[in-house]
Amino acid sequence: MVTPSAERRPPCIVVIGVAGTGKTTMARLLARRLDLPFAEGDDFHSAADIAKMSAGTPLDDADRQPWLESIGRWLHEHEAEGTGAVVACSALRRRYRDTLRAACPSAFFLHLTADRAVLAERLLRRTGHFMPRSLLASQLATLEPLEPDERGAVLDATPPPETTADMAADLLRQL
Ligand SMILES: Nc1ncnc2c1ncn2[C@@H]1O[C@H](COP(=O)(O)OP(=O)(O)OP(=O)(O)O)[C@@H](O)[C@H]1O
Ligand SMILES: O=C(O)[C@H](O)[C@@H](O)[C@H](O)[C@H](O)CO
Repeated sequence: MVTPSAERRPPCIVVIGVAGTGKTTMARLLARRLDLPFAEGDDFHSAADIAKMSAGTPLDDADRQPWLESIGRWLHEHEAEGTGAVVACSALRRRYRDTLRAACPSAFFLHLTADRAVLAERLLRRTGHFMPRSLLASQLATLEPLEPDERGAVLDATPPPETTADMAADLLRQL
């Protein structure tokens, strides 16, 4: 009897990291390369959250909880439908990722990193975005890197986004 081959379901990927690492840019490219649905985490923020960040005040855990839960619901739906998904979502702290994992146990976290000076420069040059460069310090202070038991990988996001997306796609195809 032929046993059905182990079912390979498309992955649910969360591209994480501080503001300016290029999560949105890279995650969009990755979703295209892997032919997966894409979501921008910033689109799940409440108007109050956006106003708070625009005014230069970092979000706190309580602000972020409903935001993470709504992204978790989006991931959960895609995991349940078996379509896979890619979302750009800073998910800076372990407990934020725990919230996403509770909703989507198969979530794979791709942590983008770059030097502080590179990030500051990118945020300085970026136009038409609510996130002020002044919040970079709090983003870096809040960041808790992936722990060994977390499903995920760290990628250097200093090269052009296409290069990082190629590396990410290769890595994910090997999972
Ligand atoms: N690899 C890269 N090299 C140079 N510039 C980049 C790179 N990736 C993104 N950028 C630019 O840096 C800025 C930040 O990118 P992006 O908005 O994708 O980052 P982000 O991590 O999603 O930020 P945020 O969390 O604030 O939404 C944008 O102006 C983008 O064009
Ligand atoms: O948790 C947070 O502090 C926020 O989600 C930020 O990460 C922003 O969404 C993003 O960086 C916008 O630029």
